[in-house]
Amino acid sequence: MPDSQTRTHIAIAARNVTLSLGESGNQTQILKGIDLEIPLGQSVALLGPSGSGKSSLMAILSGLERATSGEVTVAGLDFGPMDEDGLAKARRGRIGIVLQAFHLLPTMTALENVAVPLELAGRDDPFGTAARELEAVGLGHRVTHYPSQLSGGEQQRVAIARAMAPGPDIIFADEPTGNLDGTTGDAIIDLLFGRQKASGATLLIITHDPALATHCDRVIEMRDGLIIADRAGGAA
Ligand SMILES: Nc1ncnc2c1ncn2[C@@H]1O[C@H](COP(=O)(O)OP(=O)(O)OP(=O)(O)O)[C@@H](O)[C@H]1O
Repeated sequence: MPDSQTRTHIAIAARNVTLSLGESGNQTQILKGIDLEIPLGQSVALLGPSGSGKSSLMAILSGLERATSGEVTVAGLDFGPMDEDGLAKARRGRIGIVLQAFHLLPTMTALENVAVPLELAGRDDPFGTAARELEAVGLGHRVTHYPSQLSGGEQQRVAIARAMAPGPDIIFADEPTGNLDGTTGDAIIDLLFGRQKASGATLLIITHDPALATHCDRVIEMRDGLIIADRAGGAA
């Protein structure tokens, strides 16, 4: 396949990405040269011990943090020349993020938590879209509830609905079941993969759970700021 054609099939590309943090003279190199290509629609589990750099890499690939050096292209956009505003605009609608702590706004109902970002992005019918997304995650009967009135699993369903509602090309999930019990966590994983398959989005999911690899097309393992293994997962 010609290079230009191949490239259109790549959702995430990182070339020799490094990240150093701390004061100058006392810097820690967190990422030591990451090379990675993830095709559109692929589901990838990112494994590795605590402190190996998983969250830092995800922060860079999702445009929340800038790399110290290297090239990052996500959803066809070169993050290199972008400032923070540019990155925020690049994320909008293209990238969905689901974190361990659900980060719902406590003063807004489930419906508003999903609809308001759509409204701010100027989407048509934000409340109708939000209602359909909440229905899709099994929360059609909880739309007027506030986060404090929802269980942890329900809050994470709202967070998934919020991430999916704009129809993102890429979903990043950082230990999305970390705060949930096993059964609830399994249901959330099934839901996340179900929504990902239905939308055809690319999914990068950080986990400590090797069993999750059975759901993924690909498993990438990090250690000490580097990728040390890259293999097919159970769903490949
Ligand atoms: N602002 C910072 N300044 C200096 N070091 C930092 C900073 N943020 C993170 N680190 C260090 O970077 C390393 C990688 O952290 P990161 O959170 O990416 O790892 P992780 O693999 O996601 O870990 P965990 O599984 O525990 O979440 C850790 O050693 C951490 O202490």
